[in-house]
Order: sequence, then structure tokens, then C-alpha cells
Amino acid sequence: MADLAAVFAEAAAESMCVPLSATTAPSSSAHSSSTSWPSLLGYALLAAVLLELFVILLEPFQRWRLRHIPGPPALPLVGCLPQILRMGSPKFFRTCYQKYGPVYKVGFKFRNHIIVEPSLMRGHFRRMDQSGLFLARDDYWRLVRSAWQPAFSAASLSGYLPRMVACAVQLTDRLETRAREAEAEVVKGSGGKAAAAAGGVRVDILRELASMTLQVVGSTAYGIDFLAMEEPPAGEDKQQLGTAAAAAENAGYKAGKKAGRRDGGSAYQVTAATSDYGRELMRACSDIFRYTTAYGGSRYARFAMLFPELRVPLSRMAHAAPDEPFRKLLAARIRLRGICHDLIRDWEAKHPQQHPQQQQYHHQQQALKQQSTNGAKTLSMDGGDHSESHQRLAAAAEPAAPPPSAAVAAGIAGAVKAADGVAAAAKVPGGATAASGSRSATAVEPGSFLGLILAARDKTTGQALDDDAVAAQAQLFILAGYETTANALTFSVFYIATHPEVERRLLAEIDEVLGPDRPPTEADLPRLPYTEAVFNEAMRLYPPAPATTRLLGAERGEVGGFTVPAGTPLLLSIYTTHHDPRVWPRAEEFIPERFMPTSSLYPEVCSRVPNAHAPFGYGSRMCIGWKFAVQEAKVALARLYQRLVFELEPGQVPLVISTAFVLTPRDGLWVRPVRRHLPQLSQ
Ligand code: HEM
Repeated sequence: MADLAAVFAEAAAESMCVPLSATTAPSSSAHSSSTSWPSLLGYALLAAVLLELFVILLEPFQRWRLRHIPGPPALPLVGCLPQILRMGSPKFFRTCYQKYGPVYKVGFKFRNHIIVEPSLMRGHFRRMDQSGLFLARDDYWRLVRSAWQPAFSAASLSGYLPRMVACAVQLTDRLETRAREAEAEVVKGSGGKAAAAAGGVRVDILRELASMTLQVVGSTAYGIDFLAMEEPPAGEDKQQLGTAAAAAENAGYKAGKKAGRRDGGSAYQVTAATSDYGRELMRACSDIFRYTTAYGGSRYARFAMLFPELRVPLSRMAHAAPDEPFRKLLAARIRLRGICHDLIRDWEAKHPQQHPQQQQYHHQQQALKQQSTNGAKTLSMDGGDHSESHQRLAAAAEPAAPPPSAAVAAGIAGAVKAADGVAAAAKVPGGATAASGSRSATAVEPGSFLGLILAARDKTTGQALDDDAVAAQAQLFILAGYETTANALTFSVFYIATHPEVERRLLAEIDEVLGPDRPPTEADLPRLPYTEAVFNEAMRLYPPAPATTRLLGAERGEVGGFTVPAGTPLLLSIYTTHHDPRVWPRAEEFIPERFMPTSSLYPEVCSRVPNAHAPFGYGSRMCIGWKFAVQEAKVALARLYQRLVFELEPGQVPLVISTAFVLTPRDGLWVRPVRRHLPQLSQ
């Protein structure tokens, strides 16, 4: 047992790095709307430069405090950032691990659940960023997480299943039609290549899968058909669509600002159960993923990453003279926020009994009362400035300090658990994880995610979430809920297409369970273990979220044999752990069998080192949507491969990966769908 614990601790500690510059203090979200902002900007700039100088002077001290931990040389000011940007973070961390061992320090700034704190957003957008579940902390995190939780109970997931199946069927039908068109071209004698050139065959499966996962989010969380899988109108170019929409949004934003509306208003209306949000959402989300980070983002974001202390003046400068990436990011944020507010208005309009005006009025009054008690600046439910109210809720000291001994005993998993200050999830081999609280029997009607969020109340004050906080959850469900799953599915398709033996076994399982036509049901899902193993193994080699972060609490701890000062940010490289040859025999090979309980590799991996497979993270901050994602992925893979196989277009091995926010194939994944059941064969 002692041995197992040691191996576990060591393997889990695999992925850890400790940064030189610990930025522990939460930064303020408020920004002044004073009219004399140029002079304020001057003062702010001066203050920030002084602060930055102070931080720079402190750097040798930081280094000294961590002198016992090995790590790559860090340049003055920029630390390891140039190497990280050049190599991509997963490769960089893996190289560090190979050179320095499981625990190492790097010159790099980040905080809890975020790699850096360079967000240049202001006002509503900044408040939304800080109040989403992903960045929430302490009591506010508990409030929001428990509001989300029922949407992911086993009973709720079971209610979502028919909708997930419908989306998978719709995508499969669409791809079958494309394959049929190609067959017709071949029959006409023009040949496969000509057919491909005519555009009938070649599809970017990443884009197709993303449209499906977005559709799933729309129908399960919001009860709305986003029409994400609709073909664009003939002749409409994707790029043009995005640019035109961004321009329109920018114009709307400016007009809105002139009219004194800081959100710029929304150009969207939800009509009945459908909307044409699909393509707009996909573009907005992909722009947000692309331009938020320093990798693909604006020069201001790169500066902010290097000098987080200069965030406020840099943010002012970015807004005053935006470069192209920042302009695109802002336009995308405006679009997404507008859509989220429409979704909220739509929900409230459809459920007046749950959200009567009186209730809002009541909360306003309650808020005003509280305001006078606390001396806060403003607190309203009407789209006004909520900064104070939100800050009070989110004013987040970092999670409770871990008792150092706990961290020592359990390695990184222990550090994570302690840093979270809540019980960790118990991980069961094969990807079945029982996160605390997630086995609630509460069934939530599909489409009522916003009902849960709007009903959330602070336990002590009875206060509801403000508009920005509600919109933040709506936004996060969309952002977190579709892109990661689409990437994981795309990586699965890539590996299946390049591993004929895996494809053969997968098809055999699906055929045996479902036959050629019948869409999957709930009873079928446990009978598709190999399908799940394929998905798990694809996420092992390409974890869509390659790393996560934690802050050590207010007391020092010990991780992987090193004493680490209080408040130190810890980065856990999921990617490195997933590629560790000491944990995974033939680590670089795609072997789904290692997740099959009947395989000899299975006990090796899953029992000996329970947290070695962690595409959804660790402990109480583990991905809340993991079961949702696994269910959706199984349904999608089962339906797609029941009807089709995918041939890879040449020139895509090895796959070029972009590592900006999530791991994603940089140029998409181009495949040719081929129907499995041709009419003469299915007779
Ligand atoms: C294959 C798909 C997905 C992957 C690989 C993934 C991965 C992750 C990871 C690694 C984390 C950080 C966990 C940690 O720090 O320990 C996370 C957090 C989160 N994920 Fe996912 N995720 C996926 C799908 C989803 C879905 C479908 C949703 C649904 C909305 C979702 C919502 C969230 C949220 C809200 C958090 C923050 C949880 C918290 O801090 O309490 N994710 N995810």
C-alpha cells in the first residue's frame, strides 16, 4: 500500500510546475468611468509601472524562495514566456519534466484556473469573466457550482439523451448525404477526385462536430435549436460572414455606447424554439478562443501576459486604440453577450411565474437595503453597474490553506484537494468518476439551465445572482460545453482513421449492439465500452484542456518532496501526465484497449495510478460537464460509425496542433465520409 501511494504521488506530481512569480492577489474588476480619463490613465500608468518595478525587484527574492526547486533558466522580466510561446505549452512542460523531474519551477504568471491574468476586458465583460463558474472562488464558487450541479445529475443526463441522439442523427444524415453525392459523381464517371474537387466529399469534420456539439448545448441547456447544423446560404462565404457580422456588431456597440448602453444592445431575438444563432455563435466562440490568449491575441494581451501589473493601463490602451485581434475579440464578446442576454430574456418571458417583476423588484429593494448597510456604490438588477455587488460576492480570497501534511501525503492530488478546500472526486478506473454531489437524483428538464441559475440564492443574504453573473454562466455553458467535446471527438476520428484495427473493433461493437439503423438508447450506452475506450484514449494523447492550475493556500505546503511557499500557483500539466512512459506502457501509441477492463494493460494504468488519466481535471474543481461530454461523445461516435467511416485526406499525419487555449487541430481535420451500408449491401 505504501508503495502504491508513493507511485500515485509521484505520477500525479508528474505534471506540476511552480512559477517563479506568484501573482496571488485577485485584481480589481472595477474600472472608473470618469470623464477625465486621460489624466487618470497617466496616474494609473505611473502607479502600474512603479508596481511592476517593485515586482521586478522582488523577482530575485521569489527565485531565492524557490531556489531548492529545479527549473529552466528564466530571463529577466519575461521569464520562460518566450520558450513557452515558441514551443507551445504542452511541449514546453513535457521537456521540463524530462529534464528536471516531476516538480519544477518556471518563470510564468498564472492564477487559479487561469494560466495568466491578462484579461484586458472591462466593465460587464470583466465582471462576466470573473463571475463564471470557471474562475469563481470560495463561497461564490460553492453557490454557483451548486446551482449548476442539478443540470448534470444522472437523471438530467438521461433526459438529455434523446436530444443528443437527435443531434447525432442529424449530423450523420447530413454527412451521409455528402457521401451519397460523392458516390453519384463516381457513378457518373467523374471519379472520386473530381467529386472531391466539386466539394461533394471533403469535409472538415472538426467544424461538423463543433456544429453538432453546439446544437447539443442549445437544445439541452436552453431548449433552443441553434440551427448550428444548417448549411450556410448558397454563396455565403464563412469568412465574409464573420467579418460582416463583426463589423455590424462593432457598429452596434458604438451606437449602443453613444446611447449610453454599455453592452451595445443585442441584435438578436429568440423566436419560439429556434434561432439562427448557430453560425454566429460558432464564429464568436472560435474568435474568443483564438484572440483571448497571448498566442493568437493582440499585442496588448502579450504585454499583459508579461506584465500583469500593467493590466489596467494596457486595457485602457487596447480599448482606445484596438489592434485587429483585440477588435475581433471585442466584437465576438459583444455578440456572445448579446446572445446570452437574449437567452435569459427568452427564459424569463417563457416562465413569468418563476421570475415575476415583483420578484426582481423585491431583489432590487433587498439589494438597496444591503447597499446602505455595506456602503457599496451600486447594486441593481437592471443592467446597471453591478461591480460592487459582484465584487462582494466574488471578492475572493484564495481557497483555504491546505494543511501541509495533507499535501505531502497525497502528492499533487492532495495539493489539489487541499487547495480546493473541498473533498476531492473519487476516480474510478475507465473514466467513471463520482464527483461529490454529482450523483444527485434531481432531474432537470432539458432546456432549463437558466432556471437553475436564476433561482440560485446566496445562503446568508438570500440574494440572487446579478445580470452579469447570470450571463456569465450562460456564456460559460456555451464556451466550455461545445469546443472541448468537438476537439476530443475530432481527435477520436483522427485516430480511428489511422488505426484500421481499432476501426474494425469499434465497428464490430457498434454493429453488434445497434445493428445498421437503430439509434442508440440509454440501455445501449453501457454496452459500448470500446467506443468509450476509444474516446478516452484519444483524450489521453490529446487532452483538449492540456493543463489546469491551482493556488496553494495561505500556508506553505509540500509537493513531490519539495516545500512550496504559501500562495504559490501550481500548474498541473495533464498533457505531460498523459504521455508519461512510466505510467503508460507504449505511451505514444494509440491503444484504446488499455481502458478495457478485460485488457492486461487496464489494471496497470487505472488501478495503480488512479489520477493518471485526467482529461477532465482533478478534485472538486473537476469539470462539471464530464459525464455530459462522455455521454454525448459515445452517442455521436456510435451513430456516426454505425452509418459511416471516415477516410483521412492526405498530408495530415502527423496532425498539426494549435495549443492556444485548448488543444485543437490547427487546420481542422479533413476527411471523406464513406457510407458503410450501400443499398446493394444492406439487402
Ligand atoms: C471533452 C470535453 C471536456 C473536457 C476535456 C473538459 C475539461 C475540463 C477541465 C480539464 C477542467 C478543469 C478541471 C480542473 O481544474 O480540475 C474543466 C472545467 C470545467 N468544465 Fe469542462 N471539459 C469538457 C466538457 C465540458 C462540458 C460539456 C461542460 C458543460 C458545460 C464543461 C464545463 C466546465 C466547467 C463549468 C468547468 C469549471 C468547473 C469548476 O471550476 O468548478 N466542460 N473542464
